[in-house]
Amino acid sequence: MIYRTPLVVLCVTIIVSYFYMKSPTVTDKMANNGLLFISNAAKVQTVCQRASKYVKRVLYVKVKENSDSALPVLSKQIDNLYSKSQANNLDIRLMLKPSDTVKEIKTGYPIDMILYDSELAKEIDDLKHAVSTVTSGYELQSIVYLSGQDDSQNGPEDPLRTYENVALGGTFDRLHNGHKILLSQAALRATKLLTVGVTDVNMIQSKTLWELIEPVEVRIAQVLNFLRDINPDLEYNVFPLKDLYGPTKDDPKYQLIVVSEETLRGAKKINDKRVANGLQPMDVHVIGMAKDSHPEHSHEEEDKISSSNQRMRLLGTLLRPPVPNPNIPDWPYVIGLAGGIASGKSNITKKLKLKGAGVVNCDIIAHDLYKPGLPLNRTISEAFGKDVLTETGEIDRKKLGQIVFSDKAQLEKLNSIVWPAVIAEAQRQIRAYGESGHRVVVMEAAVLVRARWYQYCHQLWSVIVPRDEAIKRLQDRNHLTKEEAIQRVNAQPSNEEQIEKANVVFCPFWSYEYTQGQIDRAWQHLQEILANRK
Ligand SMILES: Nc1ncnc2c1ncn2[C@@H]1O[C@H](COP(=O)(O)OP(=O)(O)OP(=O)(O)O)[C@@H](O)[C@H]1O
Ligand SMILES: CC(C)(COP(=O)(O)O)[C@@H](O)C(=O)NCCC(=O)NCCS
Repeated sequence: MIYRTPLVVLCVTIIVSYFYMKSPTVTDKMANNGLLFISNAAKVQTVCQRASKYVKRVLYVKVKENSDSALPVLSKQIDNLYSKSQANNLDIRLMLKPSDTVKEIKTGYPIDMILYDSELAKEIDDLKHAVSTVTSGYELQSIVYLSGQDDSQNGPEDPLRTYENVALGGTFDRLHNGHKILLSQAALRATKLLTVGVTDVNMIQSKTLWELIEPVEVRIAQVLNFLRDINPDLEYNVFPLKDLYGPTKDDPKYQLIVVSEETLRGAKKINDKRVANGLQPMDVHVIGMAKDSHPEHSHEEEDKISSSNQRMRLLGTLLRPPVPNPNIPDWPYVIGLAGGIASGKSNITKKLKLKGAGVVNCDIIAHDLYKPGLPLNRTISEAFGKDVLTETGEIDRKKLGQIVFSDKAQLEKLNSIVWPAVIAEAQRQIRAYGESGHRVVVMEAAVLVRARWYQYCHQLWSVIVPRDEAIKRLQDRNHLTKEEAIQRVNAQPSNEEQIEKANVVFCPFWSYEYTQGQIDRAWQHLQEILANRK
């Protein structure tokens, strides 16, 4: 057919495809950080939606309208904007001090695109000079807006009450739009000082995957960064919160506390305490819960936007990039798989084997090396006495356990004998897998983190389950009493220790399908890494 195609069509096709291939992908054209001017508060949600396709990382929104009439509308727009715009991870920041005379605007992130709704076309030349944190060569982008499409509910809004001193609290792990609503509604109502208690480590240990929550200093910095962007004129006191109350239980200056429906009872407890201390109760502003509309939302996750959901979605992903390890050969690529007893690590190993990984199980190696007649067997009986041998010359693990589990020095002595023998055999098996053509080998070991065997691996993958779940699983599987199960769990690294250096974390706590999703994600990113390795 091609010889019949007129030459001119052929040439046009080649030229068009050349320019199409050359044209930058959407993300190449997008700005990193944009600042969007909007002519009035009622348009925020609609115009913002249109503007968000031009910006990748942070989109600041500035309403150009006089403040009094705008506050109640802005309060509604805060709820609308943050609960509806959850797409493409864009970090939207609605600046709260609407003003018809725009003075200097400073933003936490540099602006490489200024956007404006078409009704501001005549003013944009003045407006853009107010933005002091623009990069050189920033772009201008107008957003076509057909008037009469605004989001305002008809009729004037009730005036919004403001207070000198406002308080709120939370964990604020990986700040999300639910947090932004809470923080924005508080900052909108404060005129002098906003106090934010950010839960310290003693307050978070009942949360899902609490071990993955960012350090309190990081969470405080993120809350401050957001607040200073949305309202730079307020004083902020953002501090580690060690109990429900913070300073609000006995400081008369606090007049308003902002909570959500799920934390309203906390506000009531504080007010009861204030009354008992002879203080006025604070007013309480309650926000609704913003629903999660994440495209991959799973039924295992919470319905509302939540940090727990965000942490669950981290499972199986690369939490920290692998550091090149010159002490081991480039191939095969060795994944150390760590995890406590009853953590579910053996099942994960099995699934990785099904994906084509070679498997080296250090616990089985140790078990085999204990066999009568092998060097390790003799070394152990010489070190701990013949009593640790059965009549048939096997190592009596119960007797050996009684000696070492009750005496740290004895345990260290045993480890100094067993670990070198185990890791030597494990490395022999890894080499053998490499020679037989395996590109990936998973080395599973309960003691991997304690023995620091990640030094023999390209990546460390750790498996954790909540402590109470591990205890329950041990009781059910090993028929132990609760006390025995607790003793076993206490004798091994904590979840925090297991994941401290982990590149990837799994938590087989929910359904098998949810665990399989974590494994698939981890295997997928591993293939991308291997594809780029020479
Ligand atoms: N989706 C949401 N909509 C409105 N408010 C929310 C939402 N999620 C959390 N909040 C509120 O923000 C404050 C801080 O909550 P927190 O930091 O515990 O958020 P979270 O997402 O529930 O965290 P985690 O899942 O780790 O418990 C609380 O008052 C909480 O009720
Ligand atoms: C205790 C806490 C702040 C914990 O936050 P979290 O549940 O969001 O993790 C929250 O549950 C709560 O009760 N908030 C209302 C009381 C409050 O804000 N206290 C801090 C005042 S500085």
